[in-house]
Amino acid sequence: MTCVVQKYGGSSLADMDKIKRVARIIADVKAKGVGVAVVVSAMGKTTNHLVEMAAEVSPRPPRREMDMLLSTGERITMSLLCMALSELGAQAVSLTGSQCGIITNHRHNDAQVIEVRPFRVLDEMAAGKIVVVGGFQGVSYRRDITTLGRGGSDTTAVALAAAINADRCEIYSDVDGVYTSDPSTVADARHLPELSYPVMQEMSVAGAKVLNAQAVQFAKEKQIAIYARSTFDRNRETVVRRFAPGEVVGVQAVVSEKEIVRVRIRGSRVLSDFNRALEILENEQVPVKEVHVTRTQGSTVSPRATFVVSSTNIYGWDAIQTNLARELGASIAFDDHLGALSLIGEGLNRTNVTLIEAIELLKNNAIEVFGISTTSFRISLLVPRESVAAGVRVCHANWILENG
Ligand SMILES: Nc1ncnc2c1ncn2[C@@H]1O[C@H](COP(=O)(O)OP(=O)(O)O)[C@@H](O)[C@H]1O
Ligand SMILES: N[C@@H](CC(=O)OP(=O)(O)O)C(=O)O
Repeated sequence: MTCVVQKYGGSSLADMDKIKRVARIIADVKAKGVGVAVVVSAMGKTTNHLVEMAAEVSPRPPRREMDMLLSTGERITMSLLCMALSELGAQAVSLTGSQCGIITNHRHNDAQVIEVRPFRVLDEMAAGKIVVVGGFQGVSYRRDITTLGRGGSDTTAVALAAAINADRCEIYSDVDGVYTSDPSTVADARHLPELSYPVMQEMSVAGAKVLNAQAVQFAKEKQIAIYARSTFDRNRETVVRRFAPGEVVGVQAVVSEKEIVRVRIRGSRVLSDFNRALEILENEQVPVKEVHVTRTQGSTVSPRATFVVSSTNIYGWDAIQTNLARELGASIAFDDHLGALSLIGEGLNRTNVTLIEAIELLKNNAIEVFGISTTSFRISLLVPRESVAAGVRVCHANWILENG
């Protein structure tokens, strides 16, 4: 029997009417004799509302309790969807992440899936039921409820598809696939029918929330093709899958992240201060990126360390920043007015041409650059937060629209 995992995001399940429409779609698939496991996210903006509720109670909520709170959003959707399926005469059962055997590490709010033990899911499917799984959540080996980071239901879907050996993993949202830039800010963004794992992964890491970065990483490891589609408009899709390493294709997408904080550490004790900052952040389970430590032999230039934090989804970030400032005193400084825009493409940095052009282009458009970092698939530029959207548009117009 063919078996699919379908994931429906919060935008597809935002109200009761949409839940009923999704139930009809799933029941039709099942009626064709296909085994279906469905992963759901919390309805609409529910997770955001839960985060706001927590912030009203505590500026620095305990991470374990955040997970307990946030995991409830998906429980609401999964039970309502099963009720709607049952109204249609379909047999369905809802299961939490822990009931599905989604085992994670103990990193609350940003847990990694370590293993999936899908026995219950397989039993229910073998009994002919549609299994509806609460996405974005698991259980740690210490038996605490964990969540997989914002957008983490995509990861649940891919991990489950691998564990039950599904024929397809389909991710449904309000867009009909992946575009060259976020279509909600770049009106003329172009649809991409297919993408390689590394390009998609760089896009997700750099802020394209249409697919979650951990989900793409998982899909790459397990060689699962992801079909990104729109729930209510089925004309197009994007397939993310393995491709033979290709030739240089230049800029394929322009993505952005609105809230970046750059942390700078200076002074004679730079390495120990840097270590101390990392310890504090690790204690709070805050990941850091783009680490640079510079010491020049025999020079009078003072050594420095810098790194960046994507602060958007770190609950209680302001309190953490205040604590860092208190612990490290004058040797630490924060640039907290920045965002990042990133050019993504295979072989992008095999020459320096794109980087040179990017610096020129932003300068000509009066957008100041405060930092640059590269990988073989990406050029990221730190720019003022208020210039991110304009920067994305000029880069998209220059590389994607001009080059056809
Ligand atoms: N490059 C991109 N291509 C398509 N969508 C993108 C891209 N970057 C960001 N997005 C945004 O991702 C959204 C879909 O993801 P998400 O909000 O997680 O949906 P859902 O809540 O349904 O899971 C789109 O509405 C779109 O604004
Ligand atoms: N509800 C969670 C998990 C998730 O995956 O959501 P969505 O699929 O709607 O992006 C979140 O808002 O982050």
